[in-house]
Amino acid sequence: MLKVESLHQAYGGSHILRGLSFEVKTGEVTTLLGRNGVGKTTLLKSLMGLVKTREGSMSFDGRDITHLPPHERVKAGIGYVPQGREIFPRLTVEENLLMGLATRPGSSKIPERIFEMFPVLAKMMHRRGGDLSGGQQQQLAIGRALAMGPKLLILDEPTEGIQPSIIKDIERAIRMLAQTGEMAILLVEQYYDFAESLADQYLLMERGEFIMRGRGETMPQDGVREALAV
Ligand SMILES: Nc1ncnc2c1ncn2[C@@H]1O[C@H](COP(=O)(O)OP(=O)(O)OP(=O)(O)O)[C@@H](O)[C@H]1O
Repeated sequence: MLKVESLHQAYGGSHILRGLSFEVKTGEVTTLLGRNGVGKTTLLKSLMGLVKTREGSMSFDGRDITHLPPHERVKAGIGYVPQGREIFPRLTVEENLLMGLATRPGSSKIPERIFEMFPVLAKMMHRRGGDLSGGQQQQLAIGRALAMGPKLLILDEPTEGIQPSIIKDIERAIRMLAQTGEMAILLVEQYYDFAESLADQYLLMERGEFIMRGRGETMPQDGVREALAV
């Protein structure tokens, strides 16, 4: 689905990503772990075309996207839920979801599945996004990305600042999405338990490199929790 080869990235003279290669597969959750400042968001921005690739290549669905602008990547089927959610606070829940649909020509109806996954959004359809709690805004941001019908869903720290009961709802939703087999999910997380419970594949990043990687089920014996805490 998504294949990245030898990706290097730098801001001015500072080298941030150092030759990353990995694949994200349909029907799987790939979790990317790493502490603050190791380059996770820079990697996601590179995947979205928000930061120009310095060196290396990436392909999506068999197509080279290394130099595609962000809107073309969205059109190709990459959905991105950025850190901090970034919903439209003055638009209603419904309008926020319709903004997601806008990238999908020919469809005008918000997919029912979004409301099955996050019933609170149906209840709050006409409330302004900015009036929702942090956890509800996160659900809205995920719902908006899903309205685009992505083949790859990228989530940047969806649990950050969110209460435990809603974290459980988000976990359930991500698992359900992966199990449909319709999309690949790339999840960036610092919250180890959440990452472990969802990972089919994991990547652990340190200073712009992967220092550990493997299947999700081997995370405990690989000592990923300990490596993350160092
Ligand atoms: N626009 C920028 N210009 C210069 N340096 C930047 C820029 N954005 C990020 N950096 C630096 O690049 C490094 C990696 O940042 P990045 O945001 O990718 O890390 P991160 O792993 O996502 O951390 P966090 O979890 O805090 O978001 C950091 O040292 C950061 O200070």
